[in-house]
Amino acid sequence: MKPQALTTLDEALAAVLAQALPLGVEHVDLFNADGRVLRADCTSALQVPPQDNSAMDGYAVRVADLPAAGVALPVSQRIPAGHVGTELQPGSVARIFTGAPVPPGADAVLMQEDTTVLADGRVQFNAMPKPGQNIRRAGEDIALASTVLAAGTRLTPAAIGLAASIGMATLPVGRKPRVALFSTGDELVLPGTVAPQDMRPGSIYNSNRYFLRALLQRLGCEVVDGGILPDHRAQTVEAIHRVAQDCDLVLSSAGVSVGEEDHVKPAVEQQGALNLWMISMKPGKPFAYGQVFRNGQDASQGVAHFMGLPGNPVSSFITFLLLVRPFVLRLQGLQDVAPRATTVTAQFAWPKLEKRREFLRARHDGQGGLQLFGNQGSGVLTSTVWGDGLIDNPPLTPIQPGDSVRFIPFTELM
Ligand SMILES: Nc1nc2c(c(=O)[nH]1)N[C@H]1C(S)=C(S)[C@@H](COP(=O)(O)OP(=O)(O)OC[C@H]3O[C@@H](n4cnc5c(N)ncnc54)[C@H](O)[C@@H]3O)O[C@H]1N2
Ligand code: MOO
Repeated sequence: MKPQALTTLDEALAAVLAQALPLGVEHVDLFNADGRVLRADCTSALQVPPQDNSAMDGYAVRVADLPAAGVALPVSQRIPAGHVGTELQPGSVARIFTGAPVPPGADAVLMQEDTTVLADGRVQFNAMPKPGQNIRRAGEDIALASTVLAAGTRLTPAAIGLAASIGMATLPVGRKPRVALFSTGDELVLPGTVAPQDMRPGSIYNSNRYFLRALLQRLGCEVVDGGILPDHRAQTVEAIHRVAQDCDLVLSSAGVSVGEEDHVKPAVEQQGALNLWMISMKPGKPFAYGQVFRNGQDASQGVAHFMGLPGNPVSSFITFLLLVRPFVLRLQGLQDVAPRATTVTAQFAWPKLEKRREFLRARHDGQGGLQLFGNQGSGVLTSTVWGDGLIDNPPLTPIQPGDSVRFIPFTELM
């Protein structure tokens, strides 16, 4: 068999992103917005805070009325949060609570711990306030008409709080991609159907289906679980044709390498096109991208995207994080899909010269360095739980203790 020329990961990523045209927009309430991609700028119709308000429980004062510590003044009004006071009479102070609007005329708030309430009801000030002290200024958080969240960003809990703070009840977000998820392989057994002690020789539990589904759901996708693809060409064609009608992406794991048992790639080619196969990365070489024609003939009636992940669990996991994740986020409208990497010091040796760009499972050692998981085999799923991210090691680059390496934390990839 002729060796296949490998595509670089950067080329592959650019190629799949070029196909990821953003899906439509829907409106969700804030309770359902976490992790979704905002599709229009979120602009404030008010300033936050709306008025100057007190940062402390204490007394609103005119600084000029307190030339020295020890002065005592009468209390002319009381302003709880949610109420508005009146112009502060010179020579008096206002009892005020955290968050309450500062009355006109007052130019500082003194916290109550720095005061003594005298028997006659006046308040003695044991410290001298500075102008502006303990006043939170109107608009200091958000100016009127400013954009607080930009279109094309992914909503976090903090972003949802910010949207609520300017009175938004719903937000426009990218529609959830509908993803059909398949596994292939006669050896696969679903957990719960056969007890570990009863597993036939040669059979293994299907792990890919579970982490792929969890990852897709985390990334805002609606998963249509297609189960295990039949080991039969015509049935595979039929199963893919069926889900392609109303799914945006058909995602399968295994059966994309060079083996003869493999029906997935030919089944896609029979009713679509395979645009990409074999990436210069380790693990994950046999990743495939293509399109399934909805009418089985051509793109005139629309297409579903196809991504085929390698069967080895770690290969499947890593190709998902580096290729599927950015793709499904871009479908939702996310602009910046690149994970943020850091530079960390390796505390291990990796002398191997590997031709492919390698993604090694590693974790922080708590002292600014990185440790490597001992077994980097693409079937060793333990490495993905032990590790807290991936070292992105360029081709033909040995690593010595003390070398700086590029590290992508898993938190950037989910
Ligand atoms: N002659 C060659 N053989 C292989 C090559 C190659 O270039 N030439 N590439 C290797 C690489 S790299 C990978 S990765 C694998 C990928 O193979 P497939 O995607 O065709 O997957 P399978 O062969 O069906 O399975 C590989 C491995 O993964 C296990 N597996 C599959 N599905 C699951 C699942 N859902 N849950 C858990 N484990 C799963 C399967 O039992 C196999 O052990 O090919 C190499 N071979
Ligand atoms: O790419 Mo395979 O994923 O090296 O094991």
